Amino acid sequence: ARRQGLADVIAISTRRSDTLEEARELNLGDAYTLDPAEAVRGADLVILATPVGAYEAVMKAIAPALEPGAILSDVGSVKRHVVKVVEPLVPEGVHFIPGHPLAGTEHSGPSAGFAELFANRWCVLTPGPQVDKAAVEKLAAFWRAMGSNVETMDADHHDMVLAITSHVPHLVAYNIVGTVADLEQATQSEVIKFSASGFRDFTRIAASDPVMWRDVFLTNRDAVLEMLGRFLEDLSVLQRAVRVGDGPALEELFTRTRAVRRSIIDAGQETAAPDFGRPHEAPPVPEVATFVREHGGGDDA
Ligand SMILES: NC(=O)c1ccc[n+]([C@@H]2O[C@H](COP(=O)([O-])OP(=O)(O)OC[C@H]3O[C@@H](n4cnc5c(N)ncnc54)[C@H](O)[C@@H]3O)[C@@H](O)[C@H]2O)c1
Ligand SMILES: O=C(O)C(=O)C[C@]1(C(=O)O)C=C[C@H](O)C=C1
Repeated sequence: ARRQGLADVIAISTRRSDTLEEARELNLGDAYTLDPAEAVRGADLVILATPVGAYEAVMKAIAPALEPGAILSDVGSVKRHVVKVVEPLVPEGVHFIPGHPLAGTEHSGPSAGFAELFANRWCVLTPGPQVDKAAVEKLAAFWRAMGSNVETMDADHHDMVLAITSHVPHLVAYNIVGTVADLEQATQSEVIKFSASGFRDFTRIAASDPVMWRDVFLTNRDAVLEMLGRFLEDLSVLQRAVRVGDGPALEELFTRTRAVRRSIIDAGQETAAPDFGRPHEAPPVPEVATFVREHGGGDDA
Protein backbone atom coordinates (compact mmCIF):
# COMPACT_ATOMS: atom_id res chain seq x y z
CA ALA A 1 0.00 0.00 0.00
CA ARG A 2 2.86 2.26 0.86
CA ARG A 3 4.80 1.62 -2.33
CA GLN A 4 1.73 2.30 -4.44
CA GLY A 5 1.03 5.54 -2.52
CA LEU A 6 -2.46 4.37 -1.55
CA ALA A 7 -2.62 6.13 1.82
CA ASP A 8 -1.42 9.49 3.10
CA VAL A 9 -0.81 8.06 6.55
CA ILE A 10 -0.46 4.40 7.48
CA ALA A 11 -1.01 3.86 11.20
CA ILE A 12 0.07 0.53 12.64
CA SER A 13 -1.07 -0.93 15.93
CA THR A 14 0.12 -4.20 17.41
CA ARG A 15 -0.43 -5.99 20.69
CA ARG A 16 3.21 -6.31 21.69
CA SER A 17 5.89 -3.63 21.71
CA ASP A 18 8.52 -5.87 20.09
CA THR A 19 6.21 -6.43 17.09
CA LEU A 20 5.64 -2.68 16.86
CA GLU A 21 9.41 -2.08 16.94
CA GLU A 22 9.89 -4.65 14.19
CA ALA A 23 7.32 -2.82 12.03
CA ARG A 24 9.00 0.50 12.78
CA GLU A 25 12.44 -0.84 11.87
CA LEU A 26 11.05 -2.10 8.58
CA ASN A 27 9.57 1.36 8.02
CA LEU A 28 6.17 -0.10 7.20
CA GLY A 29 4.07 2.82 8.37
CA ASP A 30 3.96 6.48 9.41
CA ALA A 31 2.52 6.17 12.92
CA TYR A 32 2.95 3.38 15.46
CA THR A 33 0.96 2.74 18.62
CA LEU A 34 0.08 0.00 21.08
CA ASP A 35 -3.37 1.58 21.43
CA PRO A 36 -5.63 0.32 18.61
CA ALA A 37 -8.18 3.09 19.25
CA GLU A 38 -5.50 5.72 18.65
CA ALA A 39 -4.49 4.01 15.39
CA VAL A 40 -8.01 4.09 13.92
CA ARG A 41 -9.00 7.60 15.03
CA GLY A 42 -9.58 9.69 11.89
CA ALA A 43 -8.81 6.78 9.54
CA ASP A 44 -10.65 6.41 6.22
CA LEU A 45 -9.81 2.71 6.03
CA VAL A 46 -9.24 0.30 8.91
CA ILE A 47 -8.01 -3.25 8.29
CA LEU A 48 -8.12 -5.88 11.02
CA ALA A 49 -5.26 -8.35 10.56
CA THR A 50 -5.07 -10.41 13.76
CA PRO A 51 -6.04 -14.07 14.11
CA VAL A 52 -9.85 -14.10 13.81
CA GLY A 53 -10.28 -15.24 17.43
CA ALA A 54 -9.00 -11.81 18.55
CA TYR A 55 -11.45 -9.77 16.43
CA GLU A 56 -14.13 -9.31 19.08
CA ALA A 57 -11.68 -7.88 21.65
CA VAL A 58 -10.02 -5.66 19.04
CA MET A 59 -13.42 -4.40 17.84
CA LYS A 60 -14.48 -3.54 21.37
CA ALA A 61 -11.30 -1.51 21.74
CA ILE A 62 -11.61 0.39 18.45
CA ALA A 63 -15.39 0.82 17.96
CA PRO A 64 -15.69 4.10 19.92
CA ALA A 65 -12.86 5.65 17.85
CA LEU A 66 -14.17 4.67 14.38
CA GLU A 67 -15.38 7.68 12.42
CA PRO A 68 -18.63 7.78 10.40
CA GLY A 69 -17.86 7.26 6.70
CA ALA A 70 -14.81 5.08 7.43
CA ILE A 71 -14.45 1.70 5.72
CA LEU A 72 -13.81 -1.16 8.15
CA SER A 73 -12.39 -4.30 6.58
CA ASP A 74 -10.18 -7.27 7.46
CA VAL A 75 -8.00 -10.00 5.96
CA GLY A 76 -9.26 -12.97 8.01
CA SER A 77 -9.33 -16.44 6.48
CA VAL A 78 -12.96 -17.09 7.48
CA LYS A 79 -15.87 -14.78 6.87
CA ARG A 80 -19.17 -15.95 8.41
CA HIS A 81 -17.74 -15.86 11.93
CA VAL A 82 -16.20 -12.46 11.29
CA VAL A 83 -19.58 -11.07 10.24
CA LYS A 84 -21.18 -12.62 13.33
CA VAL A 85 -18.76 -11.08 15.84
CA VAL A 86 -17.91 -7.79 14.15
CA GLU A 87 -21.22 -6.60 12.66
CA PRO A 88 -23.01 -6.00 15.99
CA LEU A 89 -20.11 -3.82 17.13
CA VAL A 90 -19.89 -1.60 14.01
CA PRO A 91 -20.95 1.99 14.81
CA GLU A 92 -23.64 3.73 12.74
CA GLY A 93 -22.26 5.22 9.51
CA VAL A 94 -19.17 2.96 9.29
CA HIS A 95 -19.02 0.78 6.16
CA PHE A 96 -18.14 -2.77 7.19
CA ILE A 97 -16.83 -4.81 4.25
CA PRO A 98 -15.14 -8.11 5.19
CA GLY A 99 -12.21 -9.13 2.98
CA HIS A 100 -9.79 -11.96 2.41
CA PRO A 101 -6.70 -11.75 0.21
CA LEU A 102 -5.95 -15.30 -0.93
CA ALA A 103 -2.24 -14.86 -0.44
CA GLY A 104 0.13 -15.67 2.36
CA THR A 105 2.97 -17.87 3.44
CA GLU A 106 3.79 -20.06 6.42
CA HIS A 107 5.67 -17.13 7.97
CA SER A 108 4.22 -14.60 10.42
CA GLY A 109 4.97 -11.15 11.75
CA PRO A 110 5.87 -7.83 10.09
CA SER A 111 9.03 -9.16 8.45
CA ALA A 112 7.07 -11.93 6.71
CA GLY A 113 5.30 -9.42 4.50
CA PHE A 114 6.61 -8.33 1.10
CA ALA A 115 5.32 -5.76 -1.35
CA GLU A 116 4.42 -8.26 -4.08
CA LEU A 117 2.41 -10.56 -1.79
CA PHE A 118 -0.95 -9.59 -3.25
CA ALA A 119 0.07 -9.19 -6.89
CA ASN A 120 -1.89 -11.38 -9.26
CA ARG A 121 -3.79 -12.98 -6.38
CA TRP A 122 -7.48 -13.00 -5.65
CA CYS A 123 -8.93 -10.79 -2.97
CA VAL A 124 -12.45 -11.83 -1.96
CA LEU A 125 -14.83 -9.24 -0.49
CA THR A 126 -18.03 -10.33 1.23
CA PRO A 127 -20.14 -7.17 1.65
CA GLY A 128 -23.58 -7.55 3.23
CA PRO A 129 -26.64 -6.59 1.16
CA GLN A 130 -27.09 -3.19 2.84
CA VAL A 131 -23.52 -1.95 2.36
CA ASP A 132 -22.89 1.23 0.39
CA LYS A 133 -21.84 0.26 -3.16
CA ALA A 134 -19.46 3.20 -3.51
CA ALA A 135 -17.58 2.04 -0.39
CA VAL A 136 -17.28 -1.48 -1.82
CA GLU A 137 -15.94 -0.08 -5.08
CA LYS A 138 -13.43 2.06 -3.18
CA LEU A 139 -12.12 -0.94 -1.23
CA ALA A 140 -12.00 -3.05 -4.42
CA ALA A 141 -9.97 -0.27 -6.08
CA PHE A 142 -7.55 -0.35 -3.13
CA TRP A 143 -6.92 -4.08 -3.62
CA ARG A 144 -6.70 -3.74 -7.39
CA ALA A 145 -4.09 -1.04 -6.95
CA MET A 146 -2.03 -3.59 -5.03
CA GLY A 147 -2.22 -5.91 -8.03
CA SER A 148 -5.04 -8.18 -6.82
CA ASN A 149 -8.05 -9.43 -8.72
CA VAL A 150 -11.18 -8.72 -6.73
CA GLU A 151 -14.28 -10.92 -6.51
CA THR A 152 -17.30 -10.36 -4.27
CA MET A 153 -19.30 -13.26 -2.90
CA ASP A 154 -21.37 -14.13 0.11
CA ALA A 155 -19.65 -15.04 3.35
CA ASP A 156 -21.05 -18.60 3.50
CA HIS A 157 -19.96 -19.31 -0.04
CA HIS A 158 -16.49 -17.97 0.73
CA ASP A 159 -16.20 -20.26 3.75
CA MET A 160 -17.24 -23.32 1.76
CA VAL A 161 -14.79 -22.64 -1.09
CA LEU A 162 -11.91 -21.88 1.29
CA ALA A 163 -12.71 -24.92 3.42
CA ILE A 164 -11.78 -27.21 0.54
CA THR A 165 -9.07 -25.14 -1.15
CA SER A 166 -7.23 -23.94 1.95
CA HIS A 167 -8.51 -25.18 5.31
CA VAL A 168 -8.76 -28.92 4.62
CA PRO A 169 -5.38 -28.93 2.80
CA HIS A 170 -3.81 -27.36 5.90
CA LEU A 171 -5.48 -29.97 8.11
CA VAL A 172 -4.14 -32.72 5.86
CA ALA A 173 -0.63 -31.23 6.04
CA TYR A 174 -0.76 -30.85 9.84
CA ASN A 175 -1.97 -34.46 10.04
CA ILE A 176 0.59 -36.08 7.75
CA VAL A 177 3.48 -34.26 9.39
CA GLY A 178 2.11 -35.16 12.84
CA THR A 179 1.80 -38.82 11.85
CA VAL A 180 5.38 -38.92 10.55
CA ALA A 181 6.68 -37.23 13.70
CA ASP A 182 4.79 -39.75 15.88
CA LEU A 183 6.12 -42.64 13.80
CA GLU A 184 9.65 -41.38 14.14
CA GLN A 185 9.25 -41.25 17.90
CA ALA A 186 7.52 -44.63 18.16
CA THR A 187 10.01 -46.47 15.96
CA GLN A 188 13.01 -44.39 17.04
CA SER A 189 14.03 -44.35 13.41
CA GLU A 190 15.19 -41.45 11.27
CA VAL A 191 12.03 -41.11 9.21
CA ILE A 192 12.21 -37.33 8.81
CA LYS A 193 15.93 -37.30 7.96
CA PHE A 194 15.25 -39.46 4.91
CA SER A 195 12.00 -37.78 3.95
CA ALA A 196 11.52 -37.05 0.28
CA SER A 197 10.82 -33.59 -1.07
CA GLY A 198 7.09 -34.30 -1.47
CA PHE A 199 6.87 -34.63 2.30
CA ARG A 200 8.95 -31.50 2.76
CA ASP A 201 6.36 -29.55 0.77
CA PHE A 202 3.80 -30.64 3.37
CA THR A 203 6.09 -29.50 6.20
CA ARG A 204 6.07 -25.97 4.78
CA ILE A 205 2.31 -25.78 5.09
CA ALA A 206 2.39 -27.52 8.48
CA ALA A 207 4.77 -24.82 9.75
CA SER A 208 1.98 -22.22 9.43
CA ASP A 209 1.03 -20.17 12.48
CA PRO A 210 -0.61 -22.40 15.14
CA VAL A 211 -2.86 -19.68 16.61
CA MET A 212 -4.08 -18.42 13.25
CA TRP A 213 -4.98 -21.94 12.15
CA ARG A 214 -6.48 -22.94 15.49
CA ASP A 215 -8.87 -20.00 15.03
CA VAL A 216 -9.68 -20.97 11.43
CA PHE A 217 -10.78 -24.45 12.52
CA LEU A 218 -12.68 -23.14 15.55
CA THR A 219 -14.60 -20.63 13.44
CA ASN A 220 -15.24 -22.47 10.14
CA ARG A 221 -16.24 -25.76 11.69
CA ASP A 222 -19.35 -26.54 9.64
CA ALA A 223 -17.83 -25.91 6.22
CA VAL A 224 -14.61 -27.74 7.15
CA LEU A 225 -16.53 -30.80 8.40
CA GLU A 226 -18.67 -30.78 5.25
CA MET A 227 -15.62 -30.70 2.97
CA LEU A 228 -13.64 -33.10 5.15
CA GLY A 229 -16.48 -35.61 4.77
CA ARG A 230 -16.28 -35.31 1.02
CA PHE A 231 -12.48 -35.60 1.13
CA LEU A 232 -12.63 -38.76 3.28
CA GLU A 233 -15.13 -40.37 0.90
CA ASP A 234 -12.79 -39.78 -2.02
CA LEU A 235 -9.85 -41.04 0.03
CA SER A 236 -11.74 -44.28 0.71
CA VAL A 237 -12.27 -44.72 -3.02
CA LEU A 238 -8.52 -44.26 -3.55
CA GLN A 239 -7.75 -46.65 -0.70
CA ARG A 240 -9.85 -49.29 -2.45
CA ALA A 241 -8.16 -48.63 -5.80
CA VAL A 242 -4.77 -49.24 -4.13
CA ARG A 243 -6.01 -52.35 -2.32
CA VAL A 244 -7.51 -53.99 -5.42
CA GLY A 245 -4.70 -52.76 -7.70
CA ASP A 246 -7.00 -50.67 -9.92
CA GLY A 247 -4.27 -49.10 -12.09
CA PRO A 248 -6.60 -47.35 -14.59
CA ALA A 249 -8.53 -45.61 -11.76
CA LEU A 250 -5.30 -44.39 -10.17
CA GLU A 251 -3.87 -43.21 -13.46
CA GLU A 252 -7.10 -41.46 -14.44
CA LEU A 253 -7.17 -39.47 -11.19
CA PHE A 254 -3.48 -38.60 -11.31
CA THR A 255 -3.89 -37.38 -14.90
CA ARG A 256 -6.77 -35.12 -13.88
CA THR A 257 -4.90 -33.70 -10.88
CA ARG A 258 -1.82 -32.97 -12.96
CA ALA A 259 -4.04 -30.91 -15.28
CA VAL A 260 -5.31 -28.92 -12.27
CA ARG A 261 -1.74 -28.03 -11.30
CA ARG A 262 -0.97 -26.97 -14.87
CA SER A 263 -4.07 -24.79 -15.10
CA ILE A 264 -3.09 -22.99 -11.87
CA ILE A 265 0.39 -22.31 -13.22
CA ASP A 266 -1.00 -21.16 -16.57
CA ALA A 267 -3.30 -18.77 -14.72
CA GLY A 268 -0.23 -17.23 -13.09
CA GLN A 269 -1.35 -18.06 -9.54
CA GLU A 270 1.69 -20.08 -8.54
CA THR A 271 4.23 -17.29 -8.56
CA ALA A 272 3.29 -13.85 -7.25
CA ALA A 273 5.11 -11.91 -9.95
CA PRO A 274 4.74 -8.15 -9.45
CA ASP A 275 3.08 -6.59 -12.45
CA PHE A 276 2.36 -3.02 -11.44
CA GLY A 277 1.62 -0.42 -14.02
CA ARG A 278 0.49 -2.89 -16.65
CA PRO A 279 -3.11 -4.02 -16.88
CA HIS A 280 -3.25 -7.68 -15.95
CA GLU A 281 -5.71 -10.28 -17.04
CA ALA A 282 -7.72 -11.81 -14.25
CA PRO A 283 -6.99 -15.53 -14.04
CA PRO A 284 -10.09 -17.72 -14.06
CA VAL A 285 -11.64 -18.40 -10.68
CA PRO A 286 -10.27 -21.79 -9.55
CA GLU A 287 -12.38 -24.63 -10.88
CA VAL A 288 -13.43 -25.73 -7.43
CA ALA A 289 -14.91 -22.32 -6.67
CA THR A 290 -17.12 -22.56 -9.74
CA PHE A 291 -18.00 -26.11 -8.77
CA VAL A 292 -19.07 -25.18 -5.26
CA ARG A 293 -20.95 -22.12 -6.54
CA GLU A 294 -22.93 -24.22 -9.00
CA HIS A 295 -23.50 -27.25 -6.86
CA GLY A 296 -23.26 -25.94 -3.29
CA GLY A 297 -21.47 -28.00 -0.68
CA GLY A 298 -24.36 -30.40 -0.04
CA ASP A 299 -24.70 -34.14 -0.47
CA ASP A 300 -24.77 -33.99 -4.25
CA ALA A 301 -21.64 -31.73 -4.45
N1 LIG B 1 -0.75 -16.20 6.71
C1 LIG B 1 -1.55 -16.39 5.68
O1 LIG B 1 -1.27 -17.18 4.81
C2 LIG B 1 -2.84 -15.62 5.61
C3 LIG B 1 -3.42 -15.41 4.35
C4 LIG B 1 -4.60 -14.69 4.27
C5 LIG B 1 -5.24 -14.23 5.42
N2 LIG B 1 -4.66 -14.48 6.64
C6 LIG B 1 -5.38 -13.99 7.82
O2 LIG B 1 -4.72 -12.79 8.22
C7 LIG B 1 -4.82 -12.61 9.61
C8 LIG B 1 -3.43 -12.36 10.17
O3 LIG B 1 -2.58 -13.40 9.78
P1 LIG B 1 -1.04 -13.16 9.50
O4 LIG B 1 -0.53 -14.34 8.76
O5 LIG B 1 -0.84 -11.79 8.95
O6 LIG B 1 -0.50 -13.22 11.00
P2 LIG B 1 0.70 -12.48 11.73
O7 LIG B 1 1.04 -13.36 12.88
O8 LIG B 1 1.77 -12.08 10.79
O9 LIG B 1 0.01 -11.17 12.28
C9 LIG B 1 -1.00 -11.22 13.24
C10 LIG B 1 -0.83 -10.08 14.21
O10 LIG B 1 -1.89 -10.13 15.17
C11 LIG B 1 -1.38 -9.91 16.48
N3 LIG B 1 -2.22 -10.55 17.48
C12 LIG B 1 -2.31 -11.86 17.74
N4 LIG B 1 -3.20 -12.07 18.72
C13 LIG B 1 -3.70 -10.88 19.07
C14 LIG B 1 -4.63 -10.44 20.03
N5 LIG B 1 -5.25 -11.31 20.83
N6 LIG B 1 -4.89 -9.11 20.14
C15 LIG B 1 -4.27 -8.22 19.34
N7 LIG B 1 -3.35 -8.57 18.41
C16 LIG B 1 -3.07 -9.89 18.28
C17 LIG B 1 0.01 -10.53 16.42
O11 LIG B 1 0.85 -10.02 17.42
C18 LIG B 1 0.46 -10.15 15.01
O12 LIG B 1 1.06 -8.87 14.98
C19 LIG B 1 -5.49 -13.87 10.18
O13 LIG B 1 -6.83 -13.58 10.48
C20 LIG B 1 -5.37 -14.87 9.05
O14 LIG B 1 -6.45 -15.78 9.06
C21 LIG B 1 -3.46 -15.12 6.75
O1 LIG C 1 0.81 -20.51 0.76
C1 LIG C 1 0.57 -20.58 1.96
O2 LIG C 1 1.44 -20.74 2.78
C2 LIG C 1 -0.81 -20.42 2.42
O3 LIG C 1 -1.21 -21.23 3.19
C3 LIG C 1 -1.61 -19.28 2.01
C4 LIG C 1 -3.12 -19.41 2.26
C5 LIG C 1 -3.64 -20.61 1.45
O4 LIG C 1 -4.21 -21.55 2.01
O5 LIG C 1 -3.51 -20.56 0.24
C6 LIG C 1 -3.41 -19.58 3.70
C7 LIG C 1 -4.46 -19.01 4.31
C8 LIG C 1 -5.26 -18.04 3.65
O6 LIG C 1 -6.24 -17.47 4.33
C9 LIG C 1 -4.89 -17.67 2.34
C10 LIG C 1 -3.79 -18.21 1.74
